[in-house]
Amino acid sequence: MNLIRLLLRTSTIYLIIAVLAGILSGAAAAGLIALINTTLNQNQRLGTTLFWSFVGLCLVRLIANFVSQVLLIHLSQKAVLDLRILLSHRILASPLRQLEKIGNHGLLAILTEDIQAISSTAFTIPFLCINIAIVVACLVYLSYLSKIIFMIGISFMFLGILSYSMPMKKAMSFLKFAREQEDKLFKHFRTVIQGTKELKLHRQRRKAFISEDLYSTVLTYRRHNVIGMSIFAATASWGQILFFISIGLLLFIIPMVYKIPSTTLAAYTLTTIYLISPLEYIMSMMPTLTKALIALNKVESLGLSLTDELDELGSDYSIDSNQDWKCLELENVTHTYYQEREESNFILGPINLKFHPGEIIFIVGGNGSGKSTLAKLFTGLYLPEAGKIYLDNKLISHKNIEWYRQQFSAVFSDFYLFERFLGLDQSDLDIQAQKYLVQLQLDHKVTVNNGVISTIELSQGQRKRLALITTYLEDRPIYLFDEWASDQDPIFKEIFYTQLLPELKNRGKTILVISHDDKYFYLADWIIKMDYGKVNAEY
Ligand SMILES: Nc1ncnc2c1ncn2[C@@H]1O[C@H](COP(=O)(O)OP(=O)(O)OP(=O)(O)O)[C@@H](O)[C@H]1O
Repeated sequence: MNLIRLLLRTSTIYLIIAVLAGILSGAAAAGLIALINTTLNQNQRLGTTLFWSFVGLCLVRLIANFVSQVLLIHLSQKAVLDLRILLSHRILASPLRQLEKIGNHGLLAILTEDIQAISSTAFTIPFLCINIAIVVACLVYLSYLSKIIFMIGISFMFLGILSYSMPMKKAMSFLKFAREQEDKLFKHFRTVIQGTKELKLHRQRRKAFISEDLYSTVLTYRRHNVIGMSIFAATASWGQILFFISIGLLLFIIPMVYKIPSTTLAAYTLTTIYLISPLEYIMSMMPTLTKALIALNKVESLGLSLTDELDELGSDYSIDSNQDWKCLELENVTHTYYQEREESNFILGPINLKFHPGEIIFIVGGNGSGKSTLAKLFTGLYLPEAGKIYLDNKLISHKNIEWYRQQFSAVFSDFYLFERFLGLDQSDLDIQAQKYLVQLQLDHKVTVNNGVISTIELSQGQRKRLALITTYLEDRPIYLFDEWASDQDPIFKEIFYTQLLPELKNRGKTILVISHDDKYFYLADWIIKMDYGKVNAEY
């Protein structure tokens, strides 16, 4: 039902018209069969009424089929795009921690494979409706011909459905397992893309990766898909045979116990044979529908429901940053990374810290001590598991977290560089950007035109300088730099700590600097020392 709701939501009008056109087309087909039967049984020349009815039904079938098909093309294309956009919204509205758990490979599998699987049903539903309409109309016609034979036919159909449902469950479990393998497959694809250098440099590693990881996952994926689809194929063949058995019964067995006029027998056989094709179509669609259901369940199980209304975080709040803030306070804030083994959980906090405008704060500590996690909590990317955050006595919650995040500009250690200055609409953007390009010694490499950066194919240190320019242009009240200087040469490191940071401070900005450069710690107003999740402030 969720599947239908989802498709209805993405393209309601198209889907309804396509389904109605489909039903009309199916009914016209059944009408044609009934008309052909009547004409054959009359054993005389075609009457005018029958002739025009025949022509009319042909026209209805032709037009309804055409309308349904054209709408279908619109429908399937629109469904794929709408679902991709909806899912992108959903991903961006989901908590960062949840997305980290799913992982990039998992998200990519959803955005490509699952969306494709779900949207492909949009394409099949109108066809299904056409075929179901044909089946229903033919059954009505059969019951009109003979009640007893109709009951026998219906019993066979139920037998068919019953014998279909058990293997279908089995097939579904195989396809579900194959879908789990798809996640693994996308993880390996990520390795192929991101680990190219390491794989190229080491032949043995490359061979081991391909044979032990990639190939074994591909094999398991293929095996489960093949078994699942084969079960579907076997049940579909069984369904077909059931039809012929019922025709055999009709021709050879039933006439021995029950007298049926030969015209009824002929009409019955013709209609039953005609029914084989739509029923075959319905059965052949079962794997597609099953895959779509599995995909939808997968998306929902990861907390990215496509059917719920999108809850835009804090949409009732202004998103302007508050340049006149006075105090930001973290009170007993904690965060835990839960691991499979409880004793290896990482607990950050409780954190009790107060920040004010115009301060430079260094966050220092060993690897894995929790500096980046603190940065994510502080900037509102993680909501506190316990404790409270107040900005000027305003409690930060799910409702105003979106507004809270607008107070920060950050360059994280795994930052992302956009190819243009998105979402920045100041009229002198290019002039300002050019000024910062000169200050950060990038003007000989990069130009900015209408907010578009001429190139981001730069060294890591240069790319970080461009990310820094982005934060300058954002002009938010609080800055966070996660090991920004680690990729800079000694001269530029010196410029960053002794010129750029004090300049920002003089502009009233608060700057949190995650750093291992103890040579510059003296520049801090105060320091946050981290030690395996424990946080201490030193003034
Ligand atoms: N996405 C994650 N999932 C689970 N655990 C994580 C995750 N990110 C970090 N951790 C755990 O949290 C701890 C703190 O990590 P964090 O990245 O905050 O440390 P850090 O002080 O920034 O380290 P570094 O100086 O190496 O960057 C680590 O022990 C790590 O195992």
